[in-house]
Amino acid sequence: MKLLRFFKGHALAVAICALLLVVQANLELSLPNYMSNIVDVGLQQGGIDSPVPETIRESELANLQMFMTEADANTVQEAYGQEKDGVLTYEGTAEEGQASGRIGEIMTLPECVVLSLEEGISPNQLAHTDLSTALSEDDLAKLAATPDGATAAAQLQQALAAHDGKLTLEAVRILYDNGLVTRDQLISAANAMNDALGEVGGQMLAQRAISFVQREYEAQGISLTDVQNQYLGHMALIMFALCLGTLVTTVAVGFVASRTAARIARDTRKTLFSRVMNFSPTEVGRFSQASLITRSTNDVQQIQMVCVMLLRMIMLAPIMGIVAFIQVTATHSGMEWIIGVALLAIFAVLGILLGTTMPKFKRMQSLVDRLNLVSRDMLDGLMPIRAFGRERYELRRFDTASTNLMKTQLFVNRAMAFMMPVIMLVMNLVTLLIVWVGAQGVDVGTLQVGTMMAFITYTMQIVMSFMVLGMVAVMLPRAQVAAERVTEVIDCPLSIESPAAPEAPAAGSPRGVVEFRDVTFRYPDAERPVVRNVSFCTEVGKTLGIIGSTGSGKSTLVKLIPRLYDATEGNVLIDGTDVRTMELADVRRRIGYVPQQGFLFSGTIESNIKFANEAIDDGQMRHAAEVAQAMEFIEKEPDGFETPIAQKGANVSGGQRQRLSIARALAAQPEILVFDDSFSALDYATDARLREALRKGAGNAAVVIVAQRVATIMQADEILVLEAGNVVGRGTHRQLLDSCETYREIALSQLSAAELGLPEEATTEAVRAEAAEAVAGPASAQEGGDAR
Ligand SMILES: Nc1ncnc2c1ncn2[C@@H]1O[C@H](COP(=O)(O)OP(=O)(O)OP(=O)(O)O)[C@@H](O)[C@H]1O
Repeated sequence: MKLLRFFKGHALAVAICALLLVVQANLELSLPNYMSNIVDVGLQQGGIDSPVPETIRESELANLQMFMTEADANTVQEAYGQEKDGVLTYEGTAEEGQASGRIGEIMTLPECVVLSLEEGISPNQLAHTDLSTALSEDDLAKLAATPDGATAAAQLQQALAAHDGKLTLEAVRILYDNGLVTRDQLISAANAMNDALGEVGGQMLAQRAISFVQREYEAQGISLTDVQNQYLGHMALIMFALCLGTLVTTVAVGFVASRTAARIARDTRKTLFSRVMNFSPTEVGRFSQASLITRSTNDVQQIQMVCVMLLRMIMLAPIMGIVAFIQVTATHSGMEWIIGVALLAIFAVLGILLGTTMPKFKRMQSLVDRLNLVSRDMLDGLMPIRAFGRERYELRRFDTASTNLMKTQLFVNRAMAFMMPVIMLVMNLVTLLIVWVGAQGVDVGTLQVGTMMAFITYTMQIVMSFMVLGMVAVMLPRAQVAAERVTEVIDCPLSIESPAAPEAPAAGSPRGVVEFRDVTFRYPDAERPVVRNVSFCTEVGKTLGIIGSTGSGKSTLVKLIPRLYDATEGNVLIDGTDVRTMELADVRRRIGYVPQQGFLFSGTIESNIKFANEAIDDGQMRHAAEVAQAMEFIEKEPDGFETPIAQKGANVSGGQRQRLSIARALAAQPEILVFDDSFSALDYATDARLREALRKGAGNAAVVIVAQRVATIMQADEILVLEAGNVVGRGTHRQLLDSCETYREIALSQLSAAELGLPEEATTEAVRAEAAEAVAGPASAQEGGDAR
């Protein structure tokens, strides 16, 4: 799954979240147990949770011991330490003292028997036991006949008579003390009573033992209300602490999850951005600028959102489910099958809902993309839309995209709105089923009310966790698409990269030399090359002019110098070294490239000029601005170099933008200056002054000037004339006027024969018309430049 890849490097945070979630689930799921304790122990058992009383009268312990084996009696005796005022205090461990502990198990049955005897047992209940035999007429007669037995027999008869012939503890004591029953006989009688209780015996015994403890406390003068209040208070405290613990862990998980997700988003944006920074125009074109922006904002946000949900909810759901399942099976309620039924019902509901909504969710992503695309198209093209009166058409186009999205969102939201009530219905039906089945258990005494309540809570937890999982599953496909879109950019292979072992021009080689060796270039996916077999070599400190009609490949040619594209065939060399073998940064450091459309960054004039080289001092900055003929308008600004520049240089004119772009390139003090039609927005006088200043101020840098205007390049040391990607002329202005027909036509379409130093007859109307046709309006390009 593409999403998981984003967690790489965040394993520790994920582990911390998982750990915190386990703690949170355990704390949260302990609450129903305590609630069950409050009901079962606190309310129903008066706050007494164990058959082992904290304190017991010595005489009562002796009564209990009559029904224990000697070994058990000793064990209990040891657990009850020293006697004080006839009362013993329990000193055994808490574990042993529980109902299921060693002491608890020993004491339960004797306590029940003693309690029953204290209330009086009908001898019928003891039929066929050793105790009933001991009470037979014969035995009593035998007892009365012995010298010491007369008194005992009399006491026994009195005791029986006082309780309507029922057997009481007092009577059993007399029998036991006078040897009429042995300990073994009493134990077997007790076991017989236990067996008679049958299936519900366990629960009954436990409750009777608790009643015994209550009676014992009362006999000792301990207030039962105090015992109950103490227990309830204790439980309340524990529950409060658990709630607090849950709160703390929930906040901690939220904190770690949000932090991790935010970091993941930040790292992803960083990786994305640095990848895009290395993209050549080919890769940018492949994704489109709009899509790259959406991918690094919206898509990353989607990933961040799902990461938080993964760490908080999706991971919590199975943990909750498992812990609740363990807890629920520990209740031994016999209703575990209901959970299976509940889950089946939830799966059915989720299956139907997700089956219908999931495809729509996936479609939603592409509809959002479509809406973005249409909006961007409209906003970018606002001017032509107005100019051509296409507002209605564009509005319809937007409306269609927007309505499609709305319909899908409505469908999904309606389905989701339907989901909650259905799930609630399922949950209520499940609760009803638990109460129905549980009530029967409560009725026969196999289940306590509190346990049933806890079971309901656990079942709801399990169902809820699966439900949350289902609901979150709906969000995953969208995030998955976002993750794929982001990964696509990150994994996109770069068409232009630095070589593994870069070379640098030899130390003694001349600086500022650009050489093209039989270079051919074809745009990716294009059928034909736009530059064909171009060869030239500049000389140190000399100027190369490139001229040609619109679309002849001039800009493409100079883009090969700073490796914005790589030549399809042939080699581009700088200072004698192939640019493909050089470190990319090294190549670009040597070149000051001024693109066709001057681009400025938001900031100030100063920050823009110092963009390529922050180390230059103010004098050098001023010099660059002077050469670029930018000082005249900078000086007019009240803030001078501190004048703010808006995004994309929107607050300066096209010509000013070009001049600042030129100043930026000059400030970098490169070996090679490349001007891609960078003077087009300048008036003739400024153009001339700039070229003059350049000649003096560029030092030893090689200058490559692409131009549409002959005047811009006619002073160049060498001029290349391009036509449909081929070099059709090469030489100085003078040479080309004589030898290159294409150049001659371009020149004559722009300047008079006199300006060109040609005989007057050369400027015929026919030549002018022909030339104007060949060159698609350089004058209009100038206007366009101004408007930019
Ligand atoms: N990114 C691109 N992908 C495909 N083809 C392109 C791309 N950029 C330019 N072209 C094509 O390459 C050819 C040369 O374009 P280029 O921009 O180099 O011409 P140019 O001589 O600089 O024109 P202009 O003077 O109008 O700026 C044109 O036919 C153009 O359609």
